[in-house]
Amino acid sequence: MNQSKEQRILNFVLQNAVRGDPRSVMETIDKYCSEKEWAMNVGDVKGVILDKTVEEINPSIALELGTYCGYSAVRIARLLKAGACLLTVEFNPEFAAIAKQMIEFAGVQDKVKLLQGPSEVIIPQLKKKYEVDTLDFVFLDHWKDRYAPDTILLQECSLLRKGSVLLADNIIFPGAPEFIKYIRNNPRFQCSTYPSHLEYMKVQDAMEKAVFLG
Ligand SMILES: Oc1cc(-c2ccc(F)cc2)cc2cncnc12
Ligand SMILES: [Mg+2]
Repeated sequence: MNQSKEQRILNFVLQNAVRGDPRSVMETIDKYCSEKEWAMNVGDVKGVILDKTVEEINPSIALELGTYCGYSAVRIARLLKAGACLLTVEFNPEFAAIAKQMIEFAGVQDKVKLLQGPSEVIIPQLKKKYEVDTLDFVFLDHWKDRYAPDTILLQECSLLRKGSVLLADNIIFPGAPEFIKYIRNNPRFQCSTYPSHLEYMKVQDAMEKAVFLG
């Protein structure tokens, strides 16, 4: 049975990156995906916007929707302070298995909790099953048609507090029109847009930051 692209990305990291070094893992994934096979990691250009947002918030508890191979989980976790935690949700079991190995190789496993399942099932479990009070930061990078419903679900589950920050990838390409319509017209969110480029491509993309006002 021939390997998946995600397995090839992981193998390239295992063979070329430095174990326990998150930056080395990120750079190795970016090298593979820009030179050999494109893949939907947030990447090194939009990754800087993600870094700056995480550093500004310095979250104690962060949620990522859409783990994929674990690139952004490693990227976020490397910036977390002692005792802080990233919960990352992945629907696809094959991707989750790759991401688990990627996170462990990078040495950030103590800061990351990988939850495999649909976001609409996991989000309502966060309070009771995963002992979450409220979330300081949420990175939306999963199916674009889930951005709006999951943002509504986070509010229904009282997981956002005054000042919680959402950051959404791909609002230009592939695009998340329903989410943009919802969030920019919602008085409970203060929105700002960060124009950028699609990972590894000269294609326009952007990230949307939305601060919950309570
Ligand atoms: O960053 C992303 C990019 C793309 C994507 C797909 C096809 C294409 F042609 C261009 C871009 C899809 C994504 C799905 N989930 C999360 N992030 C994604
Ligand atoms: Mg994305």
